[in-house]
Amino acid sequence: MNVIQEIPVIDFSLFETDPQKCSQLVFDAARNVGFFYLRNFGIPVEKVKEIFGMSKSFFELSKEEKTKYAIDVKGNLGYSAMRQEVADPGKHSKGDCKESFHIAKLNKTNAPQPLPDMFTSNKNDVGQFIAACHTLVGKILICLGTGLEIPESKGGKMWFHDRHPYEGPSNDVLRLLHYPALDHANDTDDIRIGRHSDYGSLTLLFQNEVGGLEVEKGPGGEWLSAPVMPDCVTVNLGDCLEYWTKGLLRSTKHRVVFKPETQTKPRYSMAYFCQGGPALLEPVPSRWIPADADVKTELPKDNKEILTASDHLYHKLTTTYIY
Ligand SMILES: O=C(O)CCC(=O)C(=O)O
Ligand SMILES: [Fe+2]
Repeated sequence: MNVIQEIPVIDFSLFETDPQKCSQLVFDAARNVGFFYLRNFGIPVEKVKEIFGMSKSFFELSKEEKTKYAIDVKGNLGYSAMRQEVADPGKHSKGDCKESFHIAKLNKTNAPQPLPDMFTSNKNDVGQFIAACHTLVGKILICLGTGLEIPESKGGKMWFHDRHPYEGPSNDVLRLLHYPALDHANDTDDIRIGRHSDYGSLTLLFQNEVGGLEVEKGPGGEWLSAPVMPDCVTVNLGDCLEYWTKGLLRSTKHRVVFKPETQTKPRYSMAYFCQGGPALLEPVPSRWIPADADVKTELPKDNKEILTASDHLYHKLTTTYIY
């Protein structure tokens, strides 16, 4: 596994103008880094700002009010309080210095969870934003299917895309994140979110002004900063893509740390998690992945209970949340 030196920036307007080149760039980034930035990704910046505005109003509510929407493990929807999630239990057992709110896809007439005012009065905008995130993720999945040269008879470039239908039991969530300021962060105990890989297929991460995200460079455990890039969305691969490709594509570990220049500022970010739901975690039919490849992942290979993307998600959720 090569050591990561930099996070590529890809102009995603190439998806329309030169899809082959676009797929090559996305595929290379997915194999070599597991993280990349996209420019011109098709979601207007004002739309992203609007959702950040709603997020800020939600986190300004009293703790009591927010707790009315408390997350439950089965649904993976709702509010999770400061230190309730422990992304890296081995190193930061006190939990992450963050709070979050998970929203499932919704539309004008239907929301599958109780939601406070700032979201119900803007159902259309939130629903459209989630749908736009899903469309973008679908295009990235087509790039990966193209890069892997999956035979047409086995599903071709649509192999991943078709395992992530928008309509259907996907477990996708939009996660709003708030990392409050902390005046005296202690390096060893306090972390905004501990070292982890994401559990699903792809994550779109919208970062807003305050940085701190870091990406693990390789087995040596060194960290590379993934700064806020204006007008870009950060994309990273989750465990399921690593599993489907027997470790060819990277589900890179990352974390968000306190830095002297950012710890006194609150950080807001949003992650759209695209998850495979009932899709089986079987190897993808591609000449890039030899049948006898070693599975270089931390997924429990011998755990016969983890057969689908959704099984893996719930296994991780039950080990990283305090309910
Ligand atoms: O806030 C961030 O930049 C990272 C969030 C993250 O890694 C996650 O929610 O899985
Ligand atoms: Fe993450």
